[in-house]
Amino acid sequence: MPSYFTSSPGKVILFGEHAVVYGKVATAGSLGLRSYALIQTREDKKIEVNLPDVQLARSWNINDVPRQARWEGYPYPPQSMNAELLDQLTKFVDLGSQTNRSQAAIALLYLHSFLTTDETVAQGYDFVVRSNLPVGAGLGSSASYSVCVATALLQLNGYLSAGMGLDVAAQRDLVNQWAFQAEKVIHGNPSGIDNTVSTLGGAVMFKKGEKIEPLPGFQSLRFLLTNTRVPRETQVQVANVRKLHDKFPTVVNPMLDAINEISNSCKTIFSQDGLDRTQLLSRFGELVDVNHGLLSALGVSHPSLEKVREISSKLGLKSKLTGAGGGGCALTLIRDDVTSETVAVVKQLLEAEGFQCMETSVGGPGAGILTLTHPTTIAEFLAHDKAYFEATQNWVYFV
Ligand SMILES: Nc1ncnc2c1ncn2[C@@H]1O[C@H](COP(=O)(O)OP(=O)(O)O)[C@@H](O)[C@H]1O
Ligand SMILES: C[C@@](O)(CCOP(=O)(O)O)CC(=O)O
Ligand SMILES: [Mg+2]
Repeated sequence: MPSYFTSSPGKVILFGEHAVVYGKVATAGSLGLRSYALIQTREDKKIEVNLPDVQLARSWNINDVPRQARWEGYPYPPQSMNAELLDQLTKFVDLGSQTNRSQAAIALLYLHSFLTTDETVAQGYDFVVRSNLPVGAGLGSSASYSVCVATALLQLNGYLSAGMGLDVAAQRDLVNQWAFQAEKVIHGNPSGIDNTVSTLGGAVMFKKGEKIEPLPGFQSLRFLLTNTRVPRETQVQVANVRKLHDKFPTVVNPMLDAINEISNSCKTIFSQDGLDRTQLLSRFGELVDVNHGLLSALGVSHPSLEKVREISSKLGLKSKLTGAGGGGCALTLIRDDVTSETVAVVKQLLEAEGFQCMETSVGGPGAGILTLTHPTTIAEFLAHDKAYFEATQNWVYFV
């Protein structure tokens, strides 16, 4: 009975959220916080899905789920989304207005419709995901979920096996492209930065449709992440910026161009000879400030995010929202000269507001697969504590 774990990280966008949707450059890195999935075949032709982070536990007869005939470009996804299939699946999962659950389920079944082979349909499978990322807080939980789904379905159905003749780079690309389809189900019009960082890991400069550029040096930066716990949906924030853009294109376009130049300036300060570390961090902090100001002008800040900025700036620290904004997370740059006492004070003040602070590594590995030698049960998978997966050896990454 084939049984696999898959895993993929969340991300933090340093510069360029929203602008990246309009083809501008953004800078982002993978987080130490990850999602983990279990996929394994069953013998009763059912799909048993358990997504505790969005309180979804459902079972379907595998033969009731629509399937797509072989498409042009196989095994890579078709160029455009299949709206008819999406409609069909929305009716099929019938989860009404519980959008977080229904989007997660539809994203899974959308990929299933294309990727499931006759062999898997003859058996059925369990699919479970749990995440160490806060859901809907700007740290790319949707992309991390999407990459786990894509990796799991591709692996279970043999697309990543040697028989397909794909090298590691092609496998990684396949995972990323299918994860992007799942992100489209969840977000509507994603830029692709989140699923790309979640698949590849590391720290990158990203521009839609262009080759990904690694950003060396970024791993040496320290950040405090603060989750304001104010819920928001990426899809809604992206749609709000779109409305503003369409109403005032001559006002908004130069702001998006300015954000593009922030990522370019970030690259410059990392590659500039003669700039010492203190100067680098000081300039980086100034860019953090400017980027937040522009995002705020685009209408995606929130009083809670302004509170993070107010508190951190009292202690001389620079913060900006990260991700789609409207709530969710802010990042604060911790310069080398900032003492542990200062960090403790900032945390205490932020936590007193009801916010949650996290210090996590940035720039770690991307998507991975672990082949289990013994099948596990859903209950066992759910019972493992968070550290279990991190401590587990033998993960294979797409590098
Ligand atoms: N662990 C998870 N299990 C199931 N679905 C998830 C999980 N994490 C994220 N999602 C999906 O992603 C959506 C949140 O995505 P989004 O609004 O883009 O926020 P984020 O900034 O965290 O990516 C959820 O509503 C859900 O559909
Ligand atoms: C706002 C945006 O730039 C990033 C969204 O990130 P998140 O879903 O808030 O983690 C949208 C996108 O790039 O698709
Ligand atoms: Mg998202």
